Amino acid sequence: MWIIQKKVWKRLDIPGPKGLPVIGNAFQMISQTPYVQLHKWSKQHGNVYKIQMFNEEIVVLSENDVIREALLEKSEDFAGRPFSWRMNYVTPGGDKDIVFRDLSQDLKRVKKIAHRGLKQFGDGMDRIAILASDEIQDCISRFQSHGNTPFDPRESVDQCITNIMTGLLVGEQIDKSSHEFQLVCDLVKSMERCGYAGPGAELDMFPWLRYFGNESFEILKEHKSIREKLFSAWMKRAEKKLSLHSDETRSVCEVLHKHYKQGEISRDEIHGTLFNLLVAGIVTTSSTLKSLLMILINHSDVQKKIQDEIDDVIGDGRLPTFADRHNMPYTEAAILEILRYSTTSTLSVPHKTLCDTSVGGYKVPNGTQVWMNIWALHHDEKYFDEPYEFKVERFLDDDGNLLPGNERKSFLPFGVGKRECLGEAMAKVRMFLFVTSLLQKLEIFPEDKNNPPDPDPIKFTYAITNQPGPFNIIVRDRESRK
Ligand code: HEM
Repeated sequence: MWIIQKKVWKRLDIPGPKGLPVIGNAFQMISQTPYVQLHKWSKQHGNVYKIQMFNEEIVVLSENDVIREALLEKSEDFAGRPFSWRMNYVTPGGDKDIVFRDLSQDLKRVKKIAHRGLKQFGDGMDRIAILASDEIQDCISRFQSHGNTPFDPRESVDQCITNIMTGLLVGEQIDKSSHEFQLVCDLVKSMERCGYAGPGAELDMFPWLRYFGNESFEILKEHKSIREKLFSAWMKRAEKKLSLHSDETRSVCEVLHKHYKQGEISRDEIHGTLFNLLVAGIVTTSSTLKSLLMILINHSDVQKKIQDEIDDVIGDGRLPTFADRHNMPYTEAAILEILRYSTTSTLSVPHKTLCDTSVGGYKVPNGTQVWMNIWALHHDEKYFDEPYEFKVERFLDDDGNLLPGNERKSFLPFGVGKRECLGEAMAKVRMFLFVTSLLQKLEIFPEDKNNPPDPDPIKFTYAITNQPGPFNIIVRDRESRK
């Protein structure tokens, strides 16, 4: 056993923390915050190091220069996705989706169609903004319905973002009290519960556990069966609607169906794309907004500055539009700062090399799994002074203007290069409209002003994304405005 262990460990000529025989560093990684442990190791072993998870060595990149080298300069080399038994089981057709598929002509084809599906909502995402507005107003009314009583806002935020996403996918709002809506929520929750770094990871190492009543496997099995029925029903509805309005597409499902009829996308690829858009499109955005609420109740000064900007630019006579962002640098900077501070996608999605290559001067052979520690990138003291403090001003210049993209160093909340996020523009529209619509109408407070919940993101819950655990807020209608 020791000889096998030794052989595996010596494969990559890259430094790394010592692990235990056979399991390597797996035990040290079982923590609520694996990205924090990985960040600590980077301080001891450098910005490129390796860890061992059982019989696999994984390269971890932890700093701006090396992450950009891999994702931008050598984008094609690092654009693969490692095999995961769990994801292969749960993904339609094994790997016929977008997120978990290697870079290939097929991936490019499906990504292009998915992009077209999202693009039909307007280059400036104007139709998304209209769809989002109704749902956000509904969420605000739910908040108001609690009067002066404290409540946990997380479920209402989840429901709001879920229904915006399903609205885009199927072209209509789903009744929140319906069985269909509950199924969508269950699908998303089961992926949060069994996402790649949390419980369920044991199935990647020991797939045979599924024969022994493994709880994660039972959840994934249920997920697959619900999803199959739900997506088949959505696609049937899309086909019917398309025939009614002479092939003019009005939803992502309709665009997918149109391309299916033209033989450009398979049924598994359609289900894979819907699966990705639903999960990635909901969990990430709602986690970021929940983190922002947590910050706002801890930083009344930030809340006040956003409200001042809303009063100056929008007033209270109309609803916010996405175009308002051009005149609201402070609000935009607050959204960027929450993406940095809480880092929704702490370890991004794992990458894999598609050829023999190198990074930071180290050789990395074909087929090596590579993790980008976005958390470490976003909390690097070299680029951010007091990185664990929430400071909106770091994204503003001396005149209060938003820092241009090329000056935002060590900041990649949506990734970059061949595998960059497909939904960045959409996420930004929804976050901007949510924050401005909410703070236009309401002030929000912690349940106990003298003892607000701890906003430290290291204490958040880490599933697929980093997000706060239970916390209560109190809302009050805003009174005096310009
Ligand atoms: C705050 C919101 C969001 C954040 C922070 C976020 C972040 C990310 C990150 C870090 C990646 C991985 C990049 C890489 O592999 O290097 C990613 C990929 C992806 N995201 Fe997002 N995302 C967000 C919202 C969305 C939305 C709204 C959608 C869909 C409508 C979406 C769809 C995707 C897809 C399909 C991929 C896979 C791309 C590929 O593998 O080629 N994301 N996202």
